[in-house]
Amino acid sequence: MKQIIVGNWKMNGLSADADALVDALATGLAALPARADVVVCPPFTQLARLAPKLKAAGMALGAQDCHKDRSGAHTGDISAPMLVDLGVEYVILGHSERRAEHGELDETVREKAVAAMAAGLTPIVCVGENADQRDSGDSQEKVGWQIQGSLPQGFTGIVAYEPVWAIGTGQAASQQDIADMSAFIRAELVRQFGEAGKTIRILYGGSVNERNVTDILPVENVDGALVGNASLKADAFVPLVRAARAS
Ligand SMILES: O=C(CO)COP(=O)(O)O
Repeated sequence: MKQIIVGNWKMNGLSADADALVDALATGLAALPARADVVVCPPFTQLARLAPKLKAAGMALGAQDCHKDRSGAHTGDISAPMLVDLGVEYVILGHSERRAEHGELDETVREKAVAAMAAGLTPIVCVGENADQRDSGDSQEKVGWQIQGSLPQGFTGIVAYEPVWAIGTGQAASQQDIADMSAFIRAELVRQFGEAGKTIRILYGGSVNERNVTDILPVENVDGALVGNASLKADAFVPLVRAARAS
């Protein structure tokens, strides 16, 4: 399966930086003859201005969250149809930073995934254990519960395995840990969704960089990467796309 590299800019990017970064990405990617799928997820405030630039360069646009309802009295929130209206195709849901900072539960994430799919977006649902759960040997149990709780029936999106302790620490999970967890996630997806579970892409995220990407992307059941810090500079991000499977 063709791999997909997703850049999660998180709460970074004013207009001038965002334009410069996308221009540099477009130049860097144009030099690659065939390449993996690329999705850029800037903050909400940059979606509209970046949509045409990304499209022209063959990259897809993603958002970092959406509300479960289509519209209504939800001050400060953004709905899935509003994202589609701007040309957004993907939405990250249940990132550990949202689970921690906004109290999002598996059920919240599941409702958002339903809304995203209904609007025609591809949800990228994040799961992953924290350091305590890892230390007590509960990583698979935790991720298993998150998958059961966060993915709705008929899920057609992407699952991103992001161990919380690996995010922004420079300490990616080991190749073996990624292989074990990705195989576990694949088995869970097949258990939950049957044959369709084999076609759901599984991403790894957590301190992916130019040096470790060549260990991570060839791992069985890893269909791409969800990238934070290294998505904020073209010379860090383009090599990740170069390392990914193009067919
Ligand atoms: O949280 C992440 C992507 O969603 C990973 O962030 P880093 O790549 O900065 O560790």
